[in-house]
Amino acid sequence: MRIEDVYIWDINAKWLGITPFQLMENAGAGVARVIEERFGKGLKIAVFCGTGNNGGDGFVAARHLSFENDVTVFLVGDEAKIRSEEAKLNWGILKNLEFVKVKVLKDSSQIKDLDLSSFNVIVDALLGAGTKGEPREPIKSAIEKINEYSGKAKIVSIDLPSGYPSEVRVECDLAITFQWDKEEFRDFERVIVKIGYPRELYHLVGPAHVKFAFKRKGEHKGQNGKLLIIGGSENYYGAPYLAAKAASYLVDLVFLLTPERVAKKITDPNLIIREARGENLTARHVEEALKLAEKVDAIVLGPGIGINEATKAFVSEFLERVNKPIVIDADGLKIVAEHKESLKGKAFVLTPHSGEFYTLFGVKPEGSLEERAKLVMEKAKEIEGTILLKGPIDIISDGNGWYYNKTGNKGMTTGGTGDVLAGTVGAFLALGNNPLRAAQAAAFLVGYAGDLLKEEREEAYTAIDVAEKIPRALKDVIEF
Ligand SMILES: NC(=O)C1=CN([C@@H]2O[C@H](COP(=O)(O)OP(=O)(O)OC[C@H]3O[C@@H](n4cnc5c(N)ncnc54)[C@H](O)[C@@H]3O)[C@@H](O)[C@H]2O)[C@H](O)CC1
Ligand SMILES: [K+]
Repeated sequence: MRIEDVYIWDINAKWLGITPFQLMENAGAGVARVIEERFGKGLKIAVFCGTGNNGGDGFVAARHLSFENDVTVFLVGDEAKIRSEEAKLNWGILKNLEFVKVKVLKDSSQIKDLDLSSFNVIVDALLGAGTKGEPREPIKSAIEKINEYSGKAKIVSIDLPSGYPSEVRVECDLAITFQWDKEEFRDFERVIVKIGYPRELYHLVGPAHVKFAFKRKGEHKGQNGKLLIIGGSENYYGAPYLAAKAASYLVDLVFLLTPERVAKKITDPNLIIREARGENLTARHVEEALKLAEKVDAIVLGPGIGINEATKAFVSEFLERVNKPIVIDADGLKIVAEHKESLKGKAFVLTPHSGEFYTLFGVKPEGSLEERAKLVMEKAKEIEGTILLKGPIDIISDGNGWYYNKTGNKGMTTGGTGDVLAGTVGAFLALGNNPLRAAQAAAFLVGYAGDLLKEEREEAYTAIDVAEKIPRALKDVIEF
């Protein structure tokens, strides 16, 4: 697990209703349980806590241990710096307990002369996953103090030996890590404590996926994503507009290449419209499309593009030659079904509904969620790309893992929401995300926008309403 994954799990756990308080309680309780199982009860225990959540786990462990042991808590640092609500709560509880001794060591001068020789166990909850750089004072002195008792008392580190990866770190006998093993630690024993994450989190798409995908870095126009939408035909003009509209809220620039009749109907000043001559996109537009593709970070191909023979030639030749991350949707999928080899080596997302999935792969996604997901994963692996299978529950796979998204509601069966989704996937691609993350973020965000609309007006809304709800949805999700 990378650090980012842990943050994703925490936020998505909260989405499931699991609070940070519960996770911390489970962490601290687990630490206390392991200590008593190992070293018995009736011990004299010192718990050294920092002001972050690693320290918070220490506060909880101290409370649990105090039931049958003699516990002293040393807070290393300024108590005003205890940041998270869950750590504050647990610190407040400890301070009210008569049978837990609490000492605040604000600076290193208070640590130098500390005598810990009466303690059988020293718990190290100074620094955890939030460590940045070399340990600073007064934490550094506390680490050195604990190490004076190496070999004399049992030293137990919570999550990781404080100071790690610096050389100045606690020399522990045992580290208690959470949910996953930390195999990089080989010099001491490791015990894993589960803190209440359900298996769900391996597969659930949640607000964290949007939060981490909405990366806007630059201050200059164009630095935060440039997207090209290619679509529209004599039969459809709404589809490319909906895709472009949705994307325009998320990226700096949206270009839209569409046949002139469609272009004439779109007056939105937020979009940069490029008219393609004639009623449909055909092979003679390929050069123009490739030139535009050069200017952007990602492409959405397919909304309303139609499936006449001339357009098929356009799509297959364009795909053959283009080399930018690309989303293929709607009629584009029908055409790609006959030219899958043109996707080789490209970063792409296909966004089929169940029928289009059948056209693409000749099998219907059926059965339980897990059965459908395994099929999507198998096909994603086969084509070496990402598939977002739209449905009451969306399924997303890049061939290595599978994920499902539950936001959205029946109101979204209204025409055009698929185009909104395709545009949103494209926008997240243009923001620099890999195809998997772009698909996850878009599925969640668009479904969430639909859910906000349902709260307001039941299922009576349209695709353009969904697109226009994206900014509000984004704000909610990012602040979650
Ligand atoms: N989901 C989980 O895995 C859970 C983990 N828990 C525990 O939370 C910590 C991580 O907590 P966090 O608050 O993010 O960070 P830390 O406690 O490690 O430290 C932040 C704290 O320390 C200061 N600091 C950072 N670097 C240094 C340094 N080099 N020298 C001195 N001080 C430093 C910083 O300023 C902050 O104040 C994880 O390890 C688990 O133990 C949850 O309790 C349960 C869920
Ligand atoms: K620690």
